[in-house]
Amino acid sequence: MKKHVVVYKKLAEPLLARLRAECEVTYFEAIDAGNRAAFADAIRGAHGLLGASVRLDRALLDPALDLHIISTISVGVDQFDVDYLRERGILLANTPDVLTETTADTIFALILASARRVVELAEFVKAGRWTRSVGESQYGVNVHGKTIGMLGMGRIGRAVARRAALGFGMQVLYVNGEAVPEVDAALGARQVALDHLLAKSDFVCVVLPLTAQTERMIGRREFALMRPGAIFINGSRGRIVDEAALIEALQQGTIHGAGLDVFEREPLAPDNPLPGMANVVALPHIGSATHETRYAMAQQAVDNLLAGLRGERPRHLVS
Ligand SMILES: NC(=O)C1=CN([C@@H]2O[C@H](COP(=O)(O)OP(=O)(O)OC[C@H]3O[C@@H](n4cnc5c(N)ncnc54)[C@H](O)[C@@H]3O)[C@@H](O)[C@H]2O)C=CC1
Ligand SMILES: O=C(O)C(=O)CO
Repeated sequence: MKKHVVVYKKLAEPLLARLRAECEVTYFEAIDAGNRAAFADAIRGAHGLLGASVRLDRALLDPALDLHIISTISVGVDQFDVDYLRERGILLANTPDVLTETTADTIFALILASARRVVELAEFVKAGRWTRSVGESQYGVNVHGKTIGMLGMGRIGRAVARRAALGFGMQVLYVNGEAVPEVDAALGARQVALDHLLAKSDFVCVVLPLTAQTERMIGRREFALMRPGAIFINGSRGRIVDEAALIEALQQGTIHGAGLDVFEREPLAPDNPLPGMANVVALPHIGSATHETRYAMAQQAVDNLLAGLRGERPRHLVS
């Protein structure tokens, strides 16, 4: 008998066809208030789940007695209670590596756009306001030759650090679970204490996973330790930062600016002041969002799911 799979994200036709060849598929392109009850109902009879961005809590998963594997189309797994899945014997697979370089590109775009005011000045030109040479009030700050402090020196952290050191001649400091000697040797990077990194960096860049340890790791105290000229970049998860403290630091000039791909609440609450601030470049969580990379992630997630359902070990197993 074919295994039952629930897909809860829009999937390219060839990938859906691969799933349908081996499984009975219930397909939701996205989950919203209108289909949430049908989604919950489908999960009850599922052997496998495949999708992204939806928090799958106990209330949804408790009734899924036959569930064997969840394959998320993301590297981040903070939307899952990993201990609960482990207790239940439900496998969790993710999509590392394939999105690393694309996400590092996005983070570097935020670094350059924030420092050189690319979005603000492009809007200025589009609005037809470029009527004479720009003045000092429109100057940016250099990126090349500056110091970047990486919070997280994992896959994406290393890809950002490589761009910074080799492409832009930047000095790299980092805080990580452990020192990474090969990065130190290749890029002249140094692991330092958090407070030292905050005090010495021109760019502070977050690429940590969201965990109980990293949640709200950057708050008022940490912003106060940063340089007044510092630019804060967040490319991983909004909840690693106390967003109210970030807003305050930007409004009071404690730091110079911010480039943000992620927020405490996504999509943004309409009254969130961050996107409207002149010293903020805000993106709608597009770190990995290129055609090539999103397809590769979905393909990897399908591979993981089918391996798990066949009784094999998925290549990218979280737990
Ligand atoms: N904006 C976006 O669209 C994307 C965001 N992400 C986010 O980026 C995160 C990182 O991804 P990868 O680099 O692939 O993960 P990774 O697991 O390779 O790297 C994470 C690094 O953080 C370090 N770390 C973990 N907890 C720490 C702590 N408490 N203190 C210091 N260091 C700590 C680990 O030692 C590790 O080196 C993902 O978990 C995800 O949340 C990932 C892809 C796209
Ligand atoms: O993979 C992730 O964790 C993302 O945030 C989106 O690619």
